[in-house]
Amino acid sequence: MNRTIAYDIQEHGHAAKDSVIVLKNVSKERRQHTVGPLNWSLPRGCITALVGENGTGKSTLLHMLLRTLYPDSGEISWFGQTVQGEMPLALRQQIAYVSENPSREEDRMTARKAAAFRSYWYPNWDEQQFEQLLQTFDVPTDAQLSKISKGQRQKFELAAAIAAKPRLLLLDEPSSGLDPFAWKDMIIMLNQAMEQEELTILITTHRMEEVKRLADYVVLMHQGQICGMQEKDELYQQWKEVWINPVQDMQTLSWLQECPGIIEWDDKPDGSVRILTSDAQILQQTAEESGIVTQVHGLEWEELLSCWVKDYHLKRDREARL
Ligand SMILES: Nc1ncnc2c1ncn2[C@@H]1O[C@H](COP(=O)(O)OP(=O)(O)OP(=O)(O)O)[C@@H](O)[C@H]1O
Repeated sequence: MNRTIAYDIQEHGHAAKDSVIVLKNVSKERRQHTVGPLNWSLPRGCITALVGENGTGKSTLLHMLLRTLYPDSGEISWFGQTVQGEMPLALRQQIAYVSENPSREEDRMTARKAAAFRSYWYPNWDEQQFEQLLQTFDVPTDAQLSKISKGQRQKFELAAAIAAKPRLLLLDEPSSGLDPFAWKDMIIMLNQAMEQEELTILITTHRMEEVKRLADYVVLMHQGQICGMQEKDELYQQWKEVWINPVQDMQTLSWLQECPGIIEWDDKPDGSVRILTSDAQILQQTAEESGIVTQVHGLEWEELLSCWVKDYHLKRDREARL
């Protein structure tokens, strides 16, 4: 299944067509640092994974999108509509949210009672789908929500969010603490939801497997900034590790060092070099033209993210020098 739609990220990564949400220079002062300025657009009809280290501002961003937190400056638009003050009900009804820790307000309700309560808020509530999801994913319907397991509770939260028929579903680390079976159910539930209707999902996660199984796009946040957005499959090909055998000739060495795309150059004691680059092909070609043996490897998820951060900083430094 390929949900990826044509998505036009403009020069500054915002104001793209087919966007559900557009952020322009959005900033929020937090305890330790500022989140933003953020310029970014969320593609419609896809699952986008928002990743990044702890405390970088992912939840802050989600809360600004829910309007439970107001930015200090900048502008956010939802489905082409900007909002002053509180979010209008008609707009809020198009957005559903599931967090890592469910709200305690519904603890004493059963799944059915809580669903009845939510259906008042969401005019397109689909009772049949809700019941079906509870049944398929084995969620007890008549026990108090505080008395079902964490996995069952999270599946209830997801089922209720999907049955609300939102256009935008915001998920803040929904799989945190789930066992592998509940996690797999979550993945199936979300992929099924994407098949049925036009839905856009933004999910924050620290789990690589989740990104792999769900995401069409990946957005990386680092120290309160958005480093960029990449199509997931392209991300896996974006940076490579290239090993080259010892180079004796200084001219060849300088040609290699000047190859575009290099973000890390690490000389090893035996004379070989480990290079991280976004253009392995040109490096390999340059080396092999001089008779130097190379080896190219793909990178693990964590390494890819750290290359992304490095690349982002290098680009920013270059821009600052211009
Ligand atoms: N209620 C709050 N009031 C003030 N600052 C906060 C509040 N909650 C979080 N922060 C700060 O805002 C910054 C971003 O936090 P946020 O929770 O958005 O990060 P995150 O990327 O979601 O982290 P994690 O991956 O750990 O969930 C951090 O410096 C954090 O200390």
